[in-house]
Amino acid sequence: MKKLAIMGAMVEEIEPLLEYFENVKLTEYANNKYYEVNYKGLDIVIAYSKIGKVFASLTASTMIEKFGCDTLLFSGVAGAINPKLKIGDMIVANKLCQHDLDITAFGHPHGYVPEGSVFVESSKELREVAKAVAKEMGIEVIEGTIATGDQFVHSSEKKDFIEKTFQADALEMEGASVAVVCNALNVPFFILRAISDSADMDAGFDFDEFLKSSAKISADYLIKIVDKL
Ligand SMILES: Nc1ncnc2c(CN3C[C@H](CCSCCOCCO)[C@@H](O)C3)c[nH]c12
Repeated sequence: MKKLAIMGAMVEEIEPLLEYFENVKLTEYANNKYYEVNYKGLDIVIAYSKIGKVFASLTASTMIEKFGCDTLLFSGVAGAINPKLKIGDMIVANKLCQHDLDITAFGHPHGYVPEGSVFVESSKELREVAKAVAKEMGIEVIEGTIATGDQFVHSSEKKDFIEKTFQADALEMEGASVAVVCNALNVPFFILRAISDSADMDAGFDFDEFLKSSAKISADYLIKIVDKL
């Protein structure tokens, strides 16, 4: 691995990560801030994309194409679908989909467009490292499907649609676009999320209350994985 990208969507998702680093170099590029550090001999670029699939695609592409990152880790929060996932629990994505991608009018399945695929798989190698770290730390991390869409989901109807259509375990707004970019550019990627809410009618209140604490849970685990890379 030449250079590691660590990405979040919101500033609150990368703030707990930046606390681990010193001598951070800031580069402003394409309406985004990129923080470069050398951590224990490893060159790392950290950035938050801003919310949603388009911003996330731009930042992931920039970290790879402009900054030369050849591995990408995402740390952030998510809404729970699987009832086993409680606030503060973590999920590692083994595959991701776009729940709001819809040309079903032409007979295609939800989440599919021609020459694309409904699901994109994350790096098995990176997931194996994460599993070993979770074992060492004595923490339980669920592996599952994450559904991504350009909406903050705060209704059981929408949540149920996503669950029934994709058998997703959690949902957010950036992971699947990072997956498509990394897959296309042949960069191994890993998506880690800690639950901040349950994507139902209370989602907005829970999100506000648990964003910071859940982002820190994800960040603290991610750094242990970085130490193992
Ligand atoms: N239920 C849910 N539905 C969809 N995504 C999520 C996520 C994951 N992240 C959090 C953030 C939510 C966007 S709105 C933030 C409020 O902004 C406040 C500033 O105005 C976006 O980057 C996706 C947690 N719970 C979710």
